[in-house]
Amino acid sequence: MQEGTLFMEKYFIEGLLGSGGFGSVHKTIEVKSNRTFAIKVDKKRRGNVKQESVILQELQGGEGIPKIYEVGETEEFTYMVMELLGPSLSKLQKQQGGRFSVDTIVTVLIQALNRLEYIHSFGIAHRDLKPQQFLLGNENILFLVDYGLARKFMVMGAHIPYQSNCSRAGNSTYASLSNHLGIHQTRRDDIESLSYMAVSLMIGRLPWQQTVKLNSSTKWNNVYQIKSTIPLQELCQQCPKEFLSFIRYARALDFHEEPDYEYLRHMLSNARNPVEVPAEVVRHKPKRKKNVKEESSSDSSNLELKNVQDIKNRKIIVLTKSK
Ligand SMILES: Nc1ncnc2c1ncn2[C@@H]1O[C@H](COP(=O)(O)OP(=O)(O)OP(=O)(O)O)[C@@H](O)[C@H]1O
Repeated sequence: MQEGTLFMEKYFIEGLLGSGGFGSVHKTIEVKSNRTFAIKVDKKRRGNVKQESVILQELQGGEGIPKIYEVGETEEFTYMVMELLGPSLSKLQKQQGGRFSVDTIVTVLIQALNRLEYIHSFGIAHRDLKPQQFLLGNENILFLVDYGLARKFMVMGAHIPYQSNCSRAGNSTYASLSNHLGIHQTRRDDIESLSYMAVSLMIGRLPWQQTVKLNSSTKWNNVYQIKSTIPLQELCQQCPKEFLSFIRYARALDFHEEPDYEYLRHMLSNARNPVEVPAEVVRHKPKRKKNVKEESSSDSSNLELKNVQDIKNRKIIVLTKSK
């Protein structure tokens, strides 16, 4: 799509925001209203944008889910007009010289967990998480974009059956070990990808991130070799200990298992204000909450602050009990 051209006689294409395997995203101005949007296009025959728009339609209304305004087709393209968002986490990380503070990372991870809890509550797994997919919106709300590879793991109210011999989907850097092994991706794979994101936001570059261009298969194999063998202590040596626990937790999830988002939020919040908690308390996994859906739909920053307060209270209770 050409910069400086008028698309559908109403959208002026101002510039490229990003492009990837499935299409390109452009900043556009709707001439009639003078409002700016982002427009995502792909070649019509591939149909990815159309598939993505169906998933996004279902998720509309959730915090941190980009609003879509129009979906359509021309002879050449399928396109989706959506709200224009700000820079991605990877762009912000570069601007920050490669690193964020622990406090910022925890805030980001908690918001990301809220997004995952929300989309998982619709039976949808994202399957391609990476810092480029998290964009900053108004009031520092983190948006999760790109549902091109998202798929349902719940069909007619039942979890899909375990499947192996699947082709690897998403990106090798943040892929879960099961994804590398060709096991169908579900909620647990999103959680594991997020746990690698936690480390990369902290240290800048994961040990398996490669600088040389390789063909896809060699790249996936090389990444798996390092990811599956590197001791977690070594991987997380510059991170709060909670990040190591996060990876362990994610890798231990079963195929059908619902992640305990609440537990993870509490655990990660502990990285903000490290206190000497006995090892058995850190390892303790609280009982899973039956229904956390309502909480996820109102995850404002106030609520996060309240959660931190709750955690502090909880820590005191736990420590008192353990004496
Ligand atoms: N709503 C938006 N507002 C602003 N920028 C956006 C928006 N949606 C996407 N982008 C930018 O465009 C980039 C590519 O978007 P997206 O990931 O949806 O496309 P893709 O073709 O599926 O890419 P990939 O194959 O790399 O995942 C994003 O990383 C982001 O920088």
